[in-house]
Amino acid sequence: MKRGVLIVLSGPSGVGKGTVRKALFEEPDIDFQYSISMTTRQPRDGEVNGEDYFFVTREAFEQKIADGEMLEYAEYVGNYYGTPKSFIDDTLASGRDVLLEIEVQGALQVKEKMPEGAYIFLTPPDLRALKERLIMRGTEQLDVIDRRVHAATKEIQMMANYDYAVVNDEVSLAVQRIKDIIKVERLRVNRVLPEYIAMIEELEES
Ligand SMILES: Nc1nc2c(ncn2[C@@H]2O[C@H](COP(=O)(O)OP(=O)(O)O)[C@@H](O)[C@H]2O)c(=O)[nH]1
Ligand SMILES: Nc1ncnc2c1ncn2[C@@H]1O[C@H](COP(=O)(O)OP(=O)(O)O)[C@@H](O)[C@H]1O
Repeated sequence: MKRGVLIVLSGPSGVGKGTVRKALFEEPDIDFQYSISMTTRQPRDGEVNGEDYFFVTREAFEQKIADGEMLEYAEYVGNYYGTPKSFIDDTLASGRDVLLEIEVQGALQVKEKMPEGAYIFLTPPDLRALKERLIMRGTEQLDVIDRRVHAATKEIQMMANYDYAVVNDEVSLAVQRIKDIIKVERLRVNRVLPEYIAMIEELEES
């Protein structure tokens, strides 16, 4: 059976990963499974355990690491974030596509282990826009925002380690760019070859 396509969407906090991911999942022709991460940070208002994240204690997270249950994990601005491994393995093995939305250190750990995925770095038009977006979102205090923008200056330097960079200037444009990348990835892993063969047969018949 064909394996699913792995898409890793990464980039600095506040660049719009969550916004772009949600818009992407609303597209009628996108049928990806979303990998729900585990974190030790506190839930924000409106966030649901098991939908936005699996919210756990530090002890529970460290136990998962010790048991080898995390595909990757990173400590980011004082909290652990990580990807449970079994969901990714099972979903790809069953032929379904998976999207991970994670920060840069974690994405590069996954790339080491699963180089066949498509690694996309979402970048802000500039750092001023990034800070403005974090302030507008209003979910963090200014000191945490400053730490996140500081982390972003380092993260942006890692862009060259990705397969693709996508500018999030307008959400709809970023979504279209990612959809084009997904098309290329499907071609690369042979998933649309049968469609092309069918097209050739049709052309030959006409
Ligand atoms: N390495 C890793 N990073 C993650 C994971 N889940 C989320 N993140 C990243 O951790 C960072 C902080 O996440 P969060 O506190 O939810 O803030 P937000 O993404 O800025 O809304 C973001 O860059 C997320 O993309 C994960 O499973 N692994
Ligand atoms: N293209 C964009 N232009 C302007 N604001 C944006 C854009 N994309 C996202 N935002 C806003 O920026 C803030 C951060 O976006 P979010 O998706 O939470 O980022 P991330 O998941 O990368 O931390 C949100 O308030 C969001 O509405």
